[in-house]
Amino acid sequence: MTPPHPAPPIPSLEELAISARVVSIPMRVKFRGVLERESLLVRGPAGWGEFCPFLEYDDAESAPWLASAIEAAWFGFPSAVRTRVPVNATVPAVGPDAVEGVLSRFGAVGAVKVKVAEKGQSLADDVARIGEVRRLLPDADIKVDANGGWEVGEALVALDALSRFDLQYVEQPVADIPGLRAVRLELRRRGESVLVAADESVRRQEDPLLVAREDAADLLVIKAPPLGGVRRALDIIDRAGLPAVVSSALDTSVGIRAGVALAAALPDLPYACGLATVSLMAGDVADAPLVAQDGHLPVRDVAVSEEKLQRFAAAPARRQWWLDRLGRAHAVLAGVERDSFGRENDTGKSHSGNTGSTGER
Ligand SMILES: O=C(O)CCC(=O)C1=CC=C[C@@H](O)[C@@H]1C(=O)O
Ligand SMILES: [Mg+2]
Repeated sequence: MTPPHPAPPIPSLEELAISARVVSIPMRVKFRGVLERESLLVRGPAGWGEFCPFLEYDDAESAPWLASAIEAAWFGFPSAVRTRVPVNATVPAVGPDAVEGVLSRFGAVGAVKVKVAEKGQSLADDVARIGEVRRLLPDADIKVDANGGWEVGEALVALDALSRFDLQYVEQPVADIPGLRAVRLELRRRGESVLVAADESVRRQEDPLLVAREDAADLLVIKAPPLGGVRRALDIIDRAGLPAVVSSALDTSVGIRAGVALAAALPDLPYACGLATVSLMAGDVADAPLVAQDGHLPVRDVAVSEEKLQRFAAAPARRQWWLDRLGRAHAVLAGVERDSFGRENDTGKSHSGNTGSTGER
């Protein structure tokens, strides 16, 4: 196990705000209730970074997303050990008749992640959706993501019904860590091969390592932004000692670049990553978006297009909302700096803080 990376300094709010661009990009299909994805992009000496916590997240939970954007734009990424990253297609909770259209956006892929347990839908809806994926892609690895939508008993019933589709893993079948552990142990007892992955139990948890310590998951789904960036995510994966699947935060190609950097830096990458989600969006900020080619994303930088930034520019009121949020998240990061190191709050001074220890999210 390696020690945590030293926390780099953070730029001042003025340095961040001067380059800030806010975009609003329509989704091709509703995903996690989102129809328009809003995001704030900043430009620093190392390139662009993306700050896009979901709208309902509070300032404490948003702060690591800013640390991640600062890492990308001011410090860049660790070295890559591979030149491309295998990715899955992602199928939202659509009806079976819409599955083929969604899959066609991703090109040829060897793995598919399917959303299940959507509010207002039934297990029969999940069976129909996954059945259609299996019919179209008989040899693909299929994984499902319940976003904590089941109780333990419901998860076991559902996974029994879905076992005919030979699932690779189930992501966050239930909401809490004791529940994850219970589902995992019962699946093992039954001799089921489907693995249990933790997502929200890592990224929305005070202690992202608790799920691993509790033996509650076989693998971790890791998103760089909520964990404070690529370096901090690498530390968490290292300390957890579990295989990791890197997944998107439904970001533009700028944020996806950070996910690709994380996946590219991992010594082991046994599963396809959930990083192909730009294909779920009806636009992007890059002329050459990071979308799947033959089931992979290339490990490369992203050139942001001024024309696209203008085309997808958010309305003035939304831009102001994001700038206000940027200021509040920056204040949280500066506060973390003071708490961790006992120094003065340096908010507003240049390159004076750090982006570490954002565990409260
Ligand atoms: O993992 C994937 O295939 C795509 C990314 C994805 O599913 C998600 C991105 C952002 C927010 C989440 O609701 C969702 C997830 O739960 O993993
Ligand atoms: Mg998930």
